[in-house]
Amino acid sequence: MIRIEKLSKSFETSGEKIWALRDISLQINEGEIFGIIGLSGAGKSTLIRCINRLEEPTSGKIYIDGIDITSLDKKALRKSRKDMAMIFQHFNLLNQKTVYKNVAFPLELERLPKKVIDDRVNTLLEYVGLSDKRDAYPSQLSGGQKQRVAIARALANNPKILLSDEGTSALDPKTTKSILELLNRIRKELNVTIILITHQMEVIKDICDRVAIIEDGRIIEMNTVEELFKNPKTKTAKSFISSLNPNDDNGLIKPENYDGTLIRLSYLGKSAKKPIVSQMVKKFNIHVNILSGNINQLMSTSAGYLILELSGSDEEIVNAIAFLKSKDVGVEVI
Ligand SMILES: Nc1ncnc2c1ncn2[C@@H]1O[C@H](COP(=O)(O)OP(=O)(O)OP(=O)(O)O)[C@@H](O)[C@H]1O
Repeated sequence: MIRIEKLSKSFETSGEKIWALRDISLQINEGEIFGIIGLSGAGKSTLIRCINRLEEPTSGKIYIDGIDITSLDKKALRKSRKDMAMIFQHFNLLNQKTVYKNVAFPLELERLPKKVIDDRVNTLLEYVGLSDKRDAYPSQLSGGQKQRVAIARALANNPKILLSDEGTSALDPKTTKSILELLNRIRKELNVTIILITHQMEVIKDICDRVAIIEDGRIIEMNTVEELFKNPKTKTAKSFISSLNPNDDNGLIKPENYDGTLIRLSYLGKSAKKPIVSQMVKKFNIHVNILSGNINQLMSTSAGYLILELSGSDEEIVNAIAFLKSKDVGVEVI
């Protein structure tokens, strides 16, 4: 389990102080896939680099399984880093070495016997589906294959935690999905905790259990992915979600352009299956006009919204809204 308490990090550049992280506190559970999303410059890389202490925090604490890693000396840090591996946007493979040698590299640093290394590398290459590429060089691989090599190398020392710094950002959507599936398998089968930073909401939607949104060095929203999709609170969260469905007119629908009352319903998979809108129409003397809606498939459920225009007497509309609120859906009058 990872616990971050009041973490701050500043950089001094030409006499000017920049706060890259401000008072970050969060907890990540074992076996969880935790996403950190933010726009460029928000502080994502700095946060992930503080977790493995590639950056020294200015203040605050980071506990991993109860051990404060911010106070470890070099030797203890080296040991604790073995439990943590990282993958990168541009893969960071050793271009002069074959796939086999890239994966063997961290094991050779451990001075393990050749036979042990050989068995481990072969197992890892099979795990990531690249046994047939063992003698190829990185330049002969596709982006997705390169990231699979990087993942195999990251797993070599059986880490407990895998950090992904924009690990799918350089890949096309189909390859991104296949890498995310591999990461999910790693979490399920090897119980590795995965922290991934990304600027792509697609990644959060497809694979994360929980997510923190970071802006200007601060966490502005943190929730399960389901709750975030169902009920995003900040403008940034809403705009990340609508970036998934660029054709949505959500946000462009203005109440002043309509005679009726506009409401936004948000719901998760199980409540989406209930015919509450038709129940409402039957129960109350109102007319309903559907203005916009969509559904996003998340890892374990789906989340969607509907924007409705309700027309009728004020009393009937108030009662209809109260009826909706009594059901398992979010209701917001726009
Ligand atoms: N070594 C450094 N020296 C000075 N400023 C830095 C350094 N590293 C990061 N920063 C600053 O800290 C802030 C956060 O940067 P960071 O790289 O963590 O953001 P990010 O969210 O990862 O952005 P991107 O998605 O573009 O990589 C930025 O203002 C950046 O300019």
